[in-house]
Amino acid sequence: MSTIEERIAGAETRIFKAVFPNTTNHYDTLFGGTAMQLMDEVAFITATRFSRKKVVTVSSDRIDFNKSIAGGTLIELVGTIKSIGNTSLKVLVEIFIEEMYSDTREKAITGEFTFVAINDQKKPISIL
Ligand SMILES: CC(=O)SCCNC(=O)CCNC(=O)[C@H](O)C(C)(C)COP(=O)(O)OP(=O)(O)OC[C@H]1O[C@@H](n2cnc3c(N)ncnc32)[C@H](O)[C@@H]1OP(=O)(O)O
Repeated sequence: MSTIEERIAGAETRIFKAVFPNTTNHYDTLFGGTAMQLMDEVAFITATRFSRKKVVTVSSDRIDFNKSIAGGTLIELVGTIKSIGNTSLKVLVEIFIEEMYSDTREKAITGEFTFVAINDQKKPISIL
């Protein structure tokens, strides 16, 4: 039986994407709505891998777009369990930009998402 700390560490989820033209806007940067969709997805996977229960997004907290993400770069999304409640938990999601042809890497976007564990009747149940 693993400890909470081991479950938190084991749930950390990383997804890489190439910023191809079908994900960019007319400024040739990653469309913000696409970024938020990817963030919700990695947060969902993180919450599911932690709890191994059905979870739904109940809230997305502040999302900071600190740097624009140019087309033709790579991005890494990292989901980390930030806190655990009774039926809910919070996931921190960070997006890092990596240039394709150098080792340059920087953080671009951060946000938090709250998930609630639910049963087959869609009612909240213990997250643990
Ligand atoms: C993966 C997906 O695509 S999911 C699709 C999008 N999401 C949805 O459709 C979810 C729709 N929402 C719902 O079904 C309901 O609101 C539920 C089941 C999530 C929660 O039901 P509620 O009756 O509001 O739950 P309740 O008030 O008991 O709160 C449950 C937990 O959520 C937390 N919570 C509720 N609302 C919020 C909120 N706006 N922000 C943060 N936490 C919240 C509560 O603090 C509580 O946490 P705790 O048990 O850890 O202390």
